[in-house]
Amino acid sequence: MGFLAIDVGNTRLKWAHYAAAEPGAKLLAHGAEFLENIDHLPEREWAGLPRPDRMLGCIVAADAVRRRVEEDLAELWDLPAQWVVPAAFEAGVTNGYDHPARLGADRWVAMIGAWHRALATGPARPLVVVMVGTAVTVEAVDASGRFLGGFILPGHGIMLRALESGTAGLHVPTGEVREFPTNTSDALTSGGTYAIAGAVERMVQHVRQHCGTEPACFMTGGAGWKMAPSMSVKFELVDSLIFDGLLEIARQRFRP
Ligand SMILES: Nc1ncnc2c1ncn2[C@@H]1O[C@H](COP(=O)(O)OP(=O)(O)O)[C@@H](O)[C@H]1O
Ligand SMILES: CC(C)(COP(=O)(O)O)[C@@H](O)C(=O)NCCC(=O)O
Ligand SMILES: [K+]
Repeated sequence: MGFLAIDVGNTRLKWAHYAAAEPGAKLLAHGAEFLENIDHLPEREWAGLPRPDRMLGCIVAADAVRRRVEEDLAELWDLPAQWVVPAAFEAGVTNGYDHPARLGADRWVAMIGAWHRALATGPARPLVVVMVGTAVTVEAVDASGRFLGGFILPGHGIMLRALESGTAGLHVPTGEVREFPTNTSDALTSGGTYAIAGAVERMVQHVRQHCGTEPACFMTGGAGWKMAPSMSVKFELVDSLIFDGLLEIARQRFRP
């Protein structure tokens, strides 16, 4: 019974089992696993689930990970995997990428989730959609639902590892975010955090200028909570943005 939504990023696989394939459906079970641990899913977390009627997912991880998940779904439930491939248009959002299919599926699905979340609370307005995961993405959507373009930045972990591996003197423990850091740990942690906050602020400026309206700003991703205290623009933190998008796409695709 129900609908299984799966989001496979470069660090973790996130899954959610819903009572139905439609927005607002009851969440029955959910979880997140680091990719190195997903082998356990069929014997542990997924072993107790009733067979989902349908599955829809988005994946940006390597092909080997995708095959692993597809095999699990087939062996456990004889369930065919369906992965979202960004198209020119879906669920109210138009894809402005030069090659629409080359856009990360997670970015596309998160924008669709944000678009419908915003529409549910008022008239259409431009959006800035921020995902803080392995990488950071900052998307712009105009008031007609057109994805204008977006930034890709390294996430916290990648920024730190890049600095560590490219220098002799930056091997230090994680620090605190400070306005004026006075030690190496704090300088690195603050630099990464404000680089992301600054990129978001800049995209908000671009959208304000381009659309002539203040955008609504949504943030999601495993490290979203780390950014929250350091943001300079008003935003809503929505952990479920990708699942919201998958539910919306599922509703439209699987409509009887
Ligand atoms: N339990 C946790 N404690 C601290 N940080 C976490 C935790 N889970 C996730 N993160 C942070 O979130 C990032 C992964 O977020 P996620 O959205 O799952 O990424 P992806 O979609 O790229 O796999 C990690 O790089 C880490 O910075
Ligand atoms: C930008 C990403 C690496 C983000 O991945 P994540 O941090 O969610 O693991 C992913 O969306 C991706 O591989 N995108 C394809 C290239 C693009 O969107 O232009
Ligand atoms: K992701």
